[in-house]
Amino acid sequence: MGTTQSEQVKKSLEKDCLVKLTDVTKDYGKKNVLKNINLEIKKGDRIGIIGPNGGGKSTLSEIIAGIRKPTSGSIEKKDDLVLGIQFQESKYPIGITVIDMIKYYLDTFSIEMKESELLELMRIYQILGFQNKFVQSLSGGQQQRLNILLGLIHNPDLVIFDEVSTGLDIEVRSQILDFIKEKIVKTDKSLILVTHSMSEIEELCNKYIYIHRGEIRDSGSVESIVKEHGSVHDYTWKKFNEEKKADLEAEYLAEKQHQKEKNEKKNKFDRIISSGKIKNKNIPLINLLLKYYIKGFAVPFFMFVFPILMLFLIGNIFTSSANTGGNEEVAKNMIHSLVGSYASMAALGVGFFVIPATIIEFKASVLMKRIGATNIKPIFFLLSVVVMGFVFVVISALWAILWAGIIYGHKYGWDVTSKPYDVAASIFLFIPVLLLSMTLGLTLASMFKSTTTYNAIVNVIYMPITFLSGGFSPIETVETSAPLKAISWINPFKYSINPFVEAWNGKYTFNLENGIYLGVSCALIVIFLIIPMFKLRWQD
Ligand SMILES: Nc1ncnc2c1ncn2[C@@H]1O[C@H](COP(=O)(O)OP(=O)(O)OP(=O)(O)O)[C@@H](O)[C@H]1O
Repeated sequence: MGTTQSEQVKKSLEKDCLVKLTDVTKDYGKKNVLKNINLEIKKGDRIGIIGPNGGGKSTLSEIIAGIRKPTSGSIEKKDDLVLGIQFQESKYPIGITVIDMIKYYLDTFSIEMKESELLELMRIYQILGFQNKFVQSLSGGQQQRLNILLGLIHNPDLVIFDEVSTGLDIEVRSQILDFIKEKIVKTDKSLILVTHSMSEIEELCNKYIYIHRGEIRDSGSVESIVKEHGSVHDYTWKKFNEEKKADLEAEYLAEKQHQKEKNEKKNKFDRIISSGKIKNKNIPLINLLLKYYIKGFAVPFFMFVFPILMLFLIGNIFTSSANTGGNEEVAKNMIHSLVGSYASMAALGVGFFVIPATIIEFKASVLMKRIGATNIKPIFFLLSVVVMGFVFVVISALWAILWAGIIYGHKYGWDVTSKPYDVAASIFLFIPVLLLSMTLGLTLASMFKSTTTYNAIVNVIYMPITFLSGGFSPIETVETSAPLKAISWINPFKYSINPFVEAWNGKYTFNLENGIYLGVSCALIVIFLIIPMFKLRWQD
C-alpha cells in the first residue's frame, strides 16, 4: 500500500535487468501481431531477433524502445536507461540537416565533443561532405549511416537496431560492424538486433530469440546453436522449413477452403483476376492510377465529400442575415456568385493537388521503375495523368454546382444556384481555368522531388490563393475591399477566374480589362507548359 508505480517497477526488476516484458501482446486494429511475450534484457545481453517476414520482430523492438505501446501486458525499464535506436524507416522533419541532427543529439545528452572528434566520427561513418545536406535528401545508405551514428553517439546502455546493414555497401558495412563491436560488444553494453543476416547475429550477438507469428518459438545462446547446428544460418533454415512451410501450407488450405465455400454460394463462379486479353499496356496503367486515386490519394473524399461540406459551411455563413442584413435578394446574388467562384476553385484544386502529387509520388517511388519495366514510356504516364486530371477537373466543377443546387436550390431556386447566367460565355471562359489548372499541375510536379516538401509548401500557397480567388467568399466581396483587391493582382488565377465568374454572373463584356486578363491567362498557360518541358526529367 502507498507505493508508487515506479517503486514497484524498481522492486520487480532484478539488479542487472534493463528491460522486462511481461505477457506483452500487440494488436493493430483487429490483427494480433504479438502474443504473450515474456522477455528480460540484462546488462551485456546482445539479443538477435530472427524469424520470417511479418513475424512481429520490428513491432517487438519498437515496443522495447518505447515508441509503441503494447495492447496489454507490462514493460518495465531500469531508471535512467539510455537507449540508442535506429529503425527500418526513419523519417526526419523537413529542413533538418545532418549536422543539425548530430548537434541535437550532442546537446540533448550533454556530450562534449571537439570539432576534430566530430570530424573523425563523420569520416568513419562516411558522412563527411554532406553534413550540410537535408537528411531527407540523402540516399538510403547515407541515411542509414547517419541513423547508426545517431544510435551510438550518446554512448547508450541499450542499442536497438532494426535491419542495420540494409542499404550499406560492403566496405561501409564492415566498418560499421567493427564500430558496433568496439562500442557495444567490447564495452559489455546491451543490444537488440533485428536482422535477416545470420552472419551478423554470429558476429554481434550472444543470445537469440526466434519469433514467428507473434510468438517466441525458441530462444537460447548463439554459441549453443552454432555448436548444435553448425551456424545460425543452418538453424534458421531448419526452423523455416519446419514452421514457416507448415504455416504457409495451412494458410493456403484454409484460404482454398474459404474460396470453395464462397464459390459454392456464388453458383460456383470463380472470379477472373486477369483474363490475359488486354493488349494495350496503357489500360493496366490507368487501372493502377485509378486504384491509387481511390485507395491512396483520398480523391473520393476531396473531390466528392469536401465540396459538399465547404459549400454547406461557407454558403450558410455568407447568406446568414448577419452578412445580408436579412435581404433575400442580396443572399441570392451572394450564393450564385459563391457557387461560380467555388466551382472554379474546386477545378483548380485538381491542378494544384491531384496532378502534381500523382506525378511526384510515382516518379519518386519504385512504382515508376516497375511501370518502366513494362515498356510504358513516361510520356504515356504523363498523358494518362493529364487526361484523368482533365476528367477530374470537369467532374469537380460539375459536382460543386450540382451540390450547390441540392443544398440551396429549394430555397433560392436551381436557376439561381446552379445555372450560369451566361451559359455560352461561361463554358468558353472555363477553358482557360481548366488549362491553367492542368499546366500549373505539371509545373508544380517539375519543381518538387518529394511529396512531403510539396505538400508542406503547396498547402501554404493554396490557402491565400483560394481566398483571393473567391473559394471561401464570393469574388465580388474580395474585390470590394481595396487592400484585398490590391493583393489579388499577384494571384495568378485572378486572370482566368474573374472573367469566368463575371460570365457566370451574367456580367461579362469583352473590354480592355478582360482582354488583358485573358492575355495574361494565355501567357501563364504557355509559361506553365514551358517550365515542365525543361524541368520534368525522369532520370536525374
Ligand atoms: N503500423 C501498422 N499497422 C498495421 N499493421 C502493421 C503495422 N506495422 C506492422 N504491421 C503488421 O504487423 C505484422 C508484424 O509486422 P513487423 O514489421 O513487426 O514484422 P517483422 O517480423 O519485423 O517483418 P519483416 O521481417 O518483414 O521486417 C505484419 O503482419 C505487419 O503487416
